[in-house]
Amino acid sequence: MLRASAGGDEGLVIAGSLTWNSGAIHGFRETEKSRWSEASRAILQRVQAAAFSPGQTLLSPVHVLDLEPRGYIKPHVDSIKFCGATIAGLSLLSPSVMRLVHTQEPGEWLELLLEPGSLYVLRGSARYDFSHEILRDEESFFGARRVPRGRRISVICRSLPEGMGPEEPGQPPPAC
Ligand SMILES: O=C(O)CCC(=O)C(=O)O
Ligand SMILES: [Fe+2]
Repeated sequence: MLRASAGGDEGLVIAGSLTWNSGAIHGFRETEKSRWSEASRAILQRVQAAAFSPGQTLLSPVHVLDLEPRGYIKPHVDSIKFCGATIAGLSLLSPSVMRLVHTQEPGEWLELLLEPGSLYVLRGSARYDFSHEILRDEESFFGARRVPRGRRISVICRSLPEGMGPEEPGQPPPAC
């Protein structure tokens, strides 16, 4: 993992990965962000209220993923070792298509059109029984509608794996 200083305690990753499953992600850079402006904090609080139950503790800092126009995310299920029951992603800039495919029944699938400013929440079966992926530009269709891909930034909040306290030593990387 290479880090370039972006000021303060935040690292801007220019190559390599922060996350266990970054092998699934192509054409990206990412960072973990713990300091936000007041306006951004208000938005993150709305995300938390909408996507998480009051009993859930969130992984901190928040994972920010910057996908270039040709970047994409291959199908994967976030590790249960490092990531709890809920994943919530705010999509910014370019629209994109997220496909969910049942890991045991590949004929069971659905696609989500992620408009800029939209929030998706993966929990329950969607979290554990379906892989998720972001389609590459050539395959980026929502039904018959072409969804051209530009640069996409996602802000991803995750709950802690069950049984893991926020201050527990040896905790996992903040993003999974
Ligand atoms: O960019 C997104 O919305 C999803 C990213 C993702 O699947 C991951 O980092 O595990
Ligand atoms: Fe993921």
